[in-house]
Amino acid sequence: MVQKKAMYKDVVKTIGEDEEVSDYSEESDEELEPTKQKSRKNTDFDTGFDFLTSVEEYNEDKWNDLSKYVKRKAKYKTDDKISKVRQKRSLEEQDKIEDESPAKEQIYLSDDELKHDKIKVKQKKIKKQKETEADIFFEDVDIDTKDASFYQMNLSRPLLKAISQMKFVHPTTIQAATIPIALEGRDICGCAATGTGKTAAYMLPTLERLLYRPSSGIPVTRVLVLVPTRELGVQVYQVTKQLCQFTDIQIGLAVGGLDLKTQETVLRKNPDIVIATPGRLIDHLKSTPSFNLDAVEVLILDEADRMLDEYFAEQMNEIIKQCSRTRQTMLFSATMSEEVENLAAVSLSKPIRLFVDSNKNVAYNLRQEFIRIRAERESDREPILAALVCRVFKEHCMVFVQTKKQAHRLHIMLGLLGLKVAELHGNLSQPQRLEALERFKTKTVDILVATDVAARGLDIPGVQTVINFVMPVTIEHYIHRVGRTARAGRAGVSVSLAGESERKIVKEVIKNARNPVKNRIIPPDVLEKYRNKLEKLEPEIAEILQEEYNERQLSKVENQVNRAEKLLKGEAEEKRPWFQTKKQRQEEKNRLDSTFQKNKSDKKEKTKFKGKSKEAPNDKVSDELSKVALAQARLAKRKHKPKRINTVREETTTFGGKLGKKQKSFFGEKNDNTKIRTIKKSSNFKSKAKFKSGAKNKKGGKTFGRPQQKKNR
Ligand SMILES: Nc1ncnc2c1ncn2[C@@H]1O[C@H](COP(=O)(O)OP(=O)(O)OP(=O)(O)O)[C@@H](O)[C@H]1O
Repeated sequence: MVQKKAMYKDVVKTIGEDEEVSDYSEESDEELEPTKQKSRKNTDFDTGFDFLTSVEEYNEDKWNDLSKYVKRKAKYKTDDKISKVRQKRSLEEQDKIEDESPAKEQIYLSDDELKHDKIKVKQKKIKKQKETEADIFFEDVDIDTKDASFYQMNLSRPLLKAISQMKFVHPTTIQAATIPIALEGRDICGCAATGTGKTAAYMLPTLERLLYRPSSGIPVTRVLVLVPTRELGVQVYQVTKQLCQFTDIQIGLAVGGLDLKTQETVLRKNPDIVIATPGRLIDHLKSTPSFNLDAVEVLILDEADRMLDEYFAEQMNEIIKQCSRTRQTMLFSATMSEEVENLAAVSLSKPIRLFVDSNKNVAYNLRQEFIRIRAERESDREPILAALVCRVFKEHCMVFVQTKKQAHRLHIMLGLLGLKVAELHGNLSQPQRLEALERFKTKTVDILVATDVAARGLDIPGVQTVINFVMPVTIEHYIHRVGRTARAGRAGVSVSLAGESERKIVKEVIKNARNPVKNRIIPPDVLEKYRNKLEKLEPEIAEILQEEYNERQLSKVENQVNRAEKLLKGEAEEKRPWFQTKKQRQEEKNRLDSTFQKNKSDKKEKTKFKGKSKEAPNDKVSDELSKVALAQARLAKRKHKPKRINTVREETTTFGGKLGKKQKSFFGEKNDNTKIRTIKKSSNFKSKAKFKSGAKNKKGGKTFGRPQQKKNR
């Protein structure tokens, strides 16, 4: 373990030895306690820290490049409503509130609110953790990250130049392990903690190989990167743009919500790399002439466990069967489910398993805190959250919730308290989503309330705190959520509100924690104060929600009228083909949404009580908790479902498979350390030559995806 700690310190050592970085780790005495709001200066951001470039630099230019994909402008109506209500209130209570004017001090904190929270260390005896197979493997493997250097990896000059411009000094462990092997063209299943640089780990060798593509002839798309969310697609696009800024490699972005026509124009030119979300990619495959995946030689699944779960199953199957069977496939995530590993074992060709962290590890520098909510005090979640973000975690804080409705409500509630807040979830338009993210990145807002759409992969520099308003569905969800902070060697804090029904997952977190976690207790009188504050806000929240409801109804009617007008003029709506029929799509939706029946009955219940507008305090979070519980029940049901015997040949299973092979046997190489070292040392000449000559991998037999069929397009 000690050895392992040392290893991590090396990985994240880009912070200069003499630089001061807050230490929130167990050894630290520094507790995070309430403070008065500091006056806002840019120096809030640790300017001396040069792990990444500055926030401004991070967003510079890349956003402009992206702007071609964003045609509509985002409208921020909720914030206007919040400030209108606040202005009205300040007029009513002129004498008092004016002193607390947001310009002078964002939120006024009385002395009693500054009372310290109680922090208790959860005394977990750190038992020597049982070493998993992966631990044993990586304890032994001589991946020498200390001395590893990008310069010894046979990367070409334009890439090295980009690396140095991005201020990457040493490769991280996953990069040191992946790059040489990926350059060999091998299939990889890679797992490393959040924020350890997996994007560059798979992208650098891919770009290197692309530099050796045949220079003449018509352009073809050779690399496909699939990601589960639109925001992550945008981010991978931006990082790739940076990495290949000194090359002539072309990149296309095909994610949902962004302008279809612009994407079509880009895809028609067959860019070397396409970064896509599955749904939008299928849409283009069906509707964009001359764009196809026939020539894809490298397929990368970022957040592989998510990409291969049942929600994406049908779409992934449709995409994968269109890629060349002799491609190189790389799967990456901070969490790998057993299913993915098994699937990879049978579907990839002699894959190498690179597990730098066990798939239950949170980031090394993360300090984990919990706040216990007693059964009868579920209604305290909102006051607790308000007390946390108003007093302690005022800046660069992400709050995760389970439902879009709750995200919106909290945006209004915290906004009315005087905080600068944005929301991010699937009910917003894509321009609104990107704008919210941008405002949080550039620190225009301090708090981002988000659903799990922001939980995976997003790399937002300087996120200091992640708050879980309710515990997520699984420990994997938890790892990804809290992984938005403590990235790339920085310190970060997570605070999770945990009720009685959520204790199981808390226990699991504690069991997997490298260091003991902490218990935070907010003083009862502080909590009482926030309960009262929020109670007074209820009519204002209701007013804003009502106004928004009226607006929605109005625009619904307007839309109907517009549609009717179009029909009368004989302008039919453009219908885009899809790989499933409408019926199949609906059936799949119903199958996946176990809440379907429940929602139906809920709706009936709700209509019964129509007119009763005031929610009981517990109802405010009951939707949140019941959604988590339902998802957990569904997962448990699936887990306990007996596995079916294959009565048909394995080729017909979802992602294909090799007949007669024992699933895990393909990972035989994982313990073969010498082999990994040998591969590391050998040059990447072979793989370059392969691209150069355009020769296809003769190994064959990659059955990830059904056997390729002749396409008649
Ligand atoms: N070698 C390096 N040196 C310094 N910084 C690096 C290096 N590699 C990556 N980074 C930075 O680390 C941060 C995290 O990288 P990235 O988003 O690829 O992590 P990840 O492992 O994919 O995380 P997640 O599991 O959350 O998706 C980024 O800001 C990136 O610029």
